[in-house]
Amino acid sequence: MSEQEKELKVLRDQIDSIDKQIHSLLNNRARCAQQVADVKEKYQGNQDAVFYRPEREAQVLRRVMTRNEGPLADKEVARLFREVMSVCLALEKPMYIAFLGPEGTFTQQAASKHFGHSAHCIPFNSSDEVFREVESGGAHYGVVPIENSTEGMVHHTLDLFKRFNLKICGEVELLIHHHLLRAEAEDLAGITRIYSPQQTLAQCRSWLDSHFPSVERIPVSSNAEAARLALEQGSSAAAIASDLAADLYQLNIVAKNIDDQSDNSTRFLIIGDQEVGESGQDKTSVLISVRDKAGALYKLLEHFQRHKISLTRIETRPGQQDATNSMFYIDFEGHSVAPKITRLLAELEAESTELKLLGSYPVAVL
Ligand SMILES: O=C(O)C(=O)C[C@]1(C(=O)O)C=C[C@@H](O)C=C1
Repeated sequence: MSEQEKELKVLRDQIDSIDKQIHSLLNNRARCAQQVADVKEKYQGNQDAVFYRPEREAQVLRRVMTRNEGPLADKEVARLFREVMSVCLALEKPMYIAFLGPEGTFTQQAASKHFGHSAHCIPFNSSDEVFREVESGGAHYGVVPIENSTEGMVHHTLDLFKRFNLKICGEVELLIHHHLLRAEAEDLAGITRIYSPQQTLAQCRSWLDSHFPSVERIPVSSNAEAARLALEQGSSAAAIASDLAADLYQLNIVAKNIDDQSDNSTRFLIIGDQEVGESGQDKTSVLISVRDKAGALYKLLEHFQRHKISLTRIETRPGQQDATNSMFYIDFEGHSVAPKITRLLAELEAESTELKLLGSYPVAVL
């Protein structure tokens, strides 16, 4: 045995021994999770037991990141624990998650990032269908996009909260990296058509203007659909889509990270019919309708200022009942069970013609 082989053997023996301990600890943890499931069923009943607890998961992940001493990066260890909890939850109860499809969309990536890879993620053609599937109990939770850092709010998703009585149970932030994908070729030559959703084309406008000023840009319903078309049409077509789409449709990445802004991110919401407990770092979302009169929004915001509650997002929507009403979607820091927020909500309700509490949920950890 060479000197190198000897040194490697010592280290690999250590790794084998550590793996054995990790393995045994993982199964111990899984057994605990099974017992947690038994306790939930004992006290809540077989049908009503709530297995997925976003507030607890957020606390576990935050603790992992706080105590981490490296050399693994905080986000990397949290990602591993995310997967550990995903397999433990699957052992308690297999989770079915509806997402805005088709396969290969950023929403699928967000669903896996949030629930880990042991959840069964099922694509649906529209956000309406995702909401319907969750409301009917066909899926436990749903994942839909709500806002993009360059393009703003996804108004259609906001409007669905008016129609459906579902709660927001969580949020996911995803850094969006767009690539140019094509079948058969590995360079940029010979492309005559580029497929992508309108939003993505807008997010990559400068790059497209400088590299493909006169190539036709064709808007389609999703990044995954763009990838499917690029595969179907061969080397004259290209798609702008994600790594996941490149993998799924077996396309070549011919230009990487073509977004005009390198910190382009999208926020997604987890929807369900569950009220989520406090995690210690939470957000609350509401829809508020008020009569249109001078200073109406100012009066609403005054309550936030008095209670020193920070807004994280405010968006105006057309009124629901008639043209004399305005509707606002507001996200703010804090949980609805905290006394300060309970008081704020009562005051807002008195001030409005309608207040819909969409839910309180943990601030995204990963
Ligand atoms: O603490 C619980 O309620 C559990 O079910 C355990 C556990 C975990 O693996 O830590 C699994 C699933 C829940 O979503 C939260 C945490």
